[in-house]
Amino acid sequence: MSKRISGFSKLRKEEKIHWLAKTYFKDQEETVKVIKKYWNEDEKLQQLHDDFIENTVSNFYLPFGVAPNFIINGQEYAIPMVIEESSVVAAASLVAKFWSERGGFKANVISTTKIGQVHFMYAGDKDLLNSYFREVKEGLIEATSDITKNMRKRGGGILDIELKDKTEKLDHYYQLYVSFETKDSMGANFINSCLEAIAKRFRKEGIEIIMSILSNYVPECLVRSEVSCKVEDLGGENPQKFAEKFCQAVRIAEVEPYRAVTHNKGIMNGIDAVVLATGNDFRAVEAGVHAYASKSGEYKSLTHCSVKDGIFKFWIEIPLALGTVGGLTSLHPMAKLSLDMLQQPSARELMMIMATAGLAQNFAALRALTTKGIQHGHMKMHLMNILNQLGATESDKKEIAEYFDGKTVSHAAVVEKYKELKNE
Ligand SMILES: CC(C)(COP(=O)([O-])OP(=O)([O-])OC[C@H]1O[C@@H](n2cnc3c(N)ncnc32)[C@H](O)[C@@H]1OP(=O)([O-])[O-])[C@@H](O)C(=O)NCCC(=O)NCCSC(=O)C[C@@](C)(O)CC(=O)[O-]
Ligand SMILES: NC(=O)C1=CN([C@@H]2O[C@H](COP(=O)(O)OP(=O)(O)OC[C@H]3O[C@@H](n4cnc5c(N)ncnc54)[C@H](O)[C@@H]3O)[C@@H](O)[C@H]2O)C=CC1
Repeated sequence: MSKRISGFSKLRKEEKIHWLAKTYFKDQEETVKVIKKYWNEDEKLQQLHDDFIENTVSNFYLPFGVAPNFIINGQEYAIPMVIEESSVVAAASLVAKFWSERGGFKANVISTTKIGQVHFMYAGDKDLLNSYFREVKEGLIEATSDITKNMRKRGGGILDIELKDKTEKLDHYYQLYVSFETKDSMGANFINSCLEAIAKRFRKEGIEIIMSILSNYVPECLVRSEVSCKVEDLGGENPQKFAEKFCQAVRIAEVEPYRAVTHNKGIMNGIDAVVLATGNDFRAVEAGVHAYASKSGEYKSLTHCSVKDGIFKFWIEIPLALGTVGGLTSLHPMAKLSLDMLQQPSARELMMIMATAGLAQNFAALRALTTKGIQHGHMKMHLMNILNQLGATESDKKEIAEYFDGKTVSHAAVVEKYKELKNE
């Protein structure tokens, strides 16, 4: 029997669940039970979540953790993190504490410009197109005046419109390349609305508008965060050796794409977790960050390191288009709570906080990788997941956790210990 359905979107939530259970699951009763178990008791709150997207049937929980003790530009923060992977929050917390005793993180926003494009085709005379553009440029900005009115009052809006000739890459292809300042909003809807108004005004015989859309490549919406201290203050048995090995690990990620991708994944452990906690758009951030990592034509590390004149310095430079207003930021109660926890930052402050979370995460991973190895700490944190998978009771968990205290955890070793405990 075909599983296709027409009019699914028009069904009530209960009907959608019933259809889903009947069509795709063996144990329908259990399916419905699981789906409903994750509904919020508060009907109004559930309705709010139902309305975020389309065809909602339930909620999908991710843990909401907190990494305290971050000092950024002298200000103290507890950073909210939403992530499913064990050891990320612990690592961020450990590193925040470590650097809080060494002057904290120093961050600054380099630029906040965002880009949108009206892509169009034109097969006629280039000079005519250029003079038409010069003629209408002011009118294009004027066409958005209603949309940009409030943003201009905040000091934002359209910064410039350029005509770009892309015909060397694709026959007849041109674009209106528009730069924006969107203040505390990520700006996607604002930019897209402006672009559509611009495209409408730009229309003319011979110009075929293909599409109008913001770019998630934001190399001019850039933030930097760094830590530094005297090498001897890094601590440990041989701080000089540690600093040099650590920097070599960064240099490897600067020249070796296979390593760079994993290195940057570790950075994104920190960044994505804060992006999610604050209701920002993680797809937009991910796309922009990885494009930036490839800007030289080769995928490279987003962090850099130096050891010079007895000073260890470690920094990140990363593009982040974020909002502290708009999107889900104030609509999702937990996103709002996250922003309150961060003392209601501006978008610029949030950029600095997120870049710092990414840098901290990378510091933790590299420190572990170049010393004890990653599995020691990671698996220590992952132990509870393995025990939960095995169905361990609270007393089993306690006993096994005690057994592994000081030992390196591996999946096989935990299974063996569990079986031994259960006499299996
Ligand atoms: C895992 C740690 C932190 C253990 O580190 P530790 O030294 O064994 O921890 P500890 O038990 O001595 O505790 C010290 C502090 O660590 C934090 N901490 C410690 N345990 C917890 C916990 N349960 N819950 C919350 N916080 C915790 C916490 O700040 C605590 O201070 P306190 O709160 O007691 O004052 C360390 O080994 C570490 O940083 N490891 C690196 C972990 C990591 O990077 N994980 C990311 C996932 S792996 C990955 O996906 C990316 C990767 C690695 O492939 C990227 C790459 O290759 O570059
Ligand atoms: N390619 C992409 O990344 C796309 C993303 N989106 C989605 O768009 C949403 C983000 O768009 P936005 O325009 O940011 O959100 P939004 O549509 O909720 O608008 C934010 C609005 O808040 C107002 N505002 C109030 N105080 C402000 C302040 N201090 N600074 C700036 N604006 C202020 C402005 O009118 C601004 O336009 C996200 O949900 C994202 O997922 C939508 C389309 C494409």
